[in-house]
Amino acid sequence: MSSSSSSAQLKRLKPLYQHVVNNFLVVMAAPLAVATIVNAARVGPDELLRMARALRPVHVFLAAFVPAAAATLYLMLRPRPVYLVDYACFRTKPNCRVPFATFLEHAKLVTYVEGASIDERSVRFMTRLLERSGLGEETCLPPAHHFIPPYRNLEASRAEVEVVIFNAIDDLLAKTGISPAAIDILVVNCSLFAPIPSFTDMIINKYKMRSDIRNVHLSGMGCSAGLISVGLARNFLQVAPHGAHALVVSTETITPNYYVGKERAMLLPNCLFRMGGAAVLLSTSRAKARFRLSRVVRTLTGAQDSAYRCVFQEEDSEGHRGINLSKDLMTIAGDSLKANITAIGPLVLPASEQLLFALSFIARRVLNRRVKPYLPDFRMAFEHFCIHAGGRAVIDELQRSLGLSDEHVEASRMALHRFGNTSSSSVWYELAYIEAKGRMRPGDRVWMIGFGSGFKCNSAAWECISPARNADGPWADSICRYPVDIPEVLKH
Ligand SMILES: CC(C)(COP(=O)(O)OP(=O)(O)OC[C@H]1O[C@@H](n2cnc3c(N)ncnc32)[C@H](O)[C@@H]1OP(=O)(O)O)[C@@H](O)C(=O)NCCC(=O)NCCSC(=O)CC(=O)O
Repeated sequence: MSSSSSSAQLKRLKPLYQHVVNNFLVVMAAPLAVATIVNAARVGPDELLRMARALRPVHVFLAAFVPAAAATLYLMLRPRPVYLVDYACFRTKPNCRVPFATFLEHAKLVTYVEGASIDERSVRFMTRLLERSGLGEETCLPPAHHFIPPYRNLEASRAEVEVVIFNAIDDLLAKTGISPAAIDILVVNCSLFAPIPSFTDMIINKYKMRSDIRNVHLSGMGCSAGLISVGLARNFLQVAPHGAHALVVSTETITPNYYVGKERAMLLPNCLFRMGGAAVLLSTSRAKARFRLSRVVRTLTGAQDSAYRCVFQEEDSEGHRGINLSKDLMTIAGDSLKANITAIGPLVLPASEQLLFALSFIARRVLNRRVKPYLPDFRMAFEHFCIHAGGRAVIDELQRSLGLSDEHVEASRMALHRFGNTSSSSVWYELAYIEAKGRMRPGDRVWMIGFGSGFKCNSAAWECISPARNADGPWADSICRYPVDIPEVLKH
């Protein structure tokens, strides 16, 4: 028999295998139940009654009490479920739009600015990067970056923060009808800008929130910090009164980070990072909830120097500050993804995939690594994937590593095209895309995967309770034009 026909046969048998393994308890319990019923019928009611009377009261008590006590303990000690009430993303403004031509013309003019080292070669390099980046013509930069030279001071940075996060929070409050006074926990993450007072203080001051609100600002934690914030908020909610509300705000402030040097690895962020932010409301109350948070799994590979240094804020040899994105980033992201799927796999995959993975692991140990490792099929665990839109190559790598179809990574590619790399908020723009397309159904499972400096790979798994009722949100004015075709290299 040829190998192709035997693999086709194996493919045909896979659904049967999955059905048996994933319903193992039912498959085992059904014959046992039938045998018990047949036996009971054979013995007859009188004999059954006699046997029941022969039981000692202490046995009857133990048989009832032990399971009841175990169930009560389980219910008391299990973590409280946490729900996503709703989320809102910053809606970009047309006056902040940077078509490629505008971006490059602006960069050319910056070459004449006193003190800047960026030159004609840097602009040509950025042109090549933009053509390959997967970004579209409607991404937005903060107003301060439209000036020549771009403003990078505190006032301009604060102005960007206010435009982005207040817009997202206003939308969220309007959508959910919740009053700012009802918010008990506030977690904000922004990697590159950490002013005093912090973002949480800005929000508390603007919305006149309560004085006993628990609040945390995470900085320097990279693009995967949004999911760390979700995990932190979930932990706070475990010890807050039932029904408490946590507001999570994820953003990146790019105003202070326009790089004016000519180090290629530091010019890359100028081309990729764009304005964006998201506000997310979590609660332990299921009332009005749209998603249930099933898992948050964080993995970190920062103990290795190459992983630690691969996204690095530094000054170049001429003293210009920027973010250095290493060419090794894709390899490091691949390794950290492996660590993350090894941790989340057992928590979310069906038994059939876990068994195949375990068997391939054992076979590799026994047969001296001659067996290809089995890549679990995560499409069995999730209907939707929100992969951090870090860059075209990041999405390509994830699609390849996880064996996903073009449709599975469509939300990531389209979010990159429409909004650029919006750092930790990108996964929320992707969720909004899936909902705006009307593809979310109750019961659907969503996997958010974030990558970022450190190097970190963090995951959150959600289950949909109630999909969005309309396409209102960051995609409202553009969803009808998507998906668009994204060529490897833009043709002029
Ligand atoms: C930059 C790309 C769009 C380039 O596209 P291609 O792969 O088609 O092209 P390519 O690899 O030939 O690269 C084009 C040219 O850019 C150069 N080049 C590419 N990456 C570079 C880097 N990191 N440093 C210096 N140069 C680089 C190549 O050498 C080549 O130049 P030459 O032709 O002269 O050799 C892509 O590689 C990409 O999406 N990379 C991932 C971007 C990334 O790191 N994202 C994560 C951001 S961090 C983040 O999101 C998280 C966080 O901040 O925490």
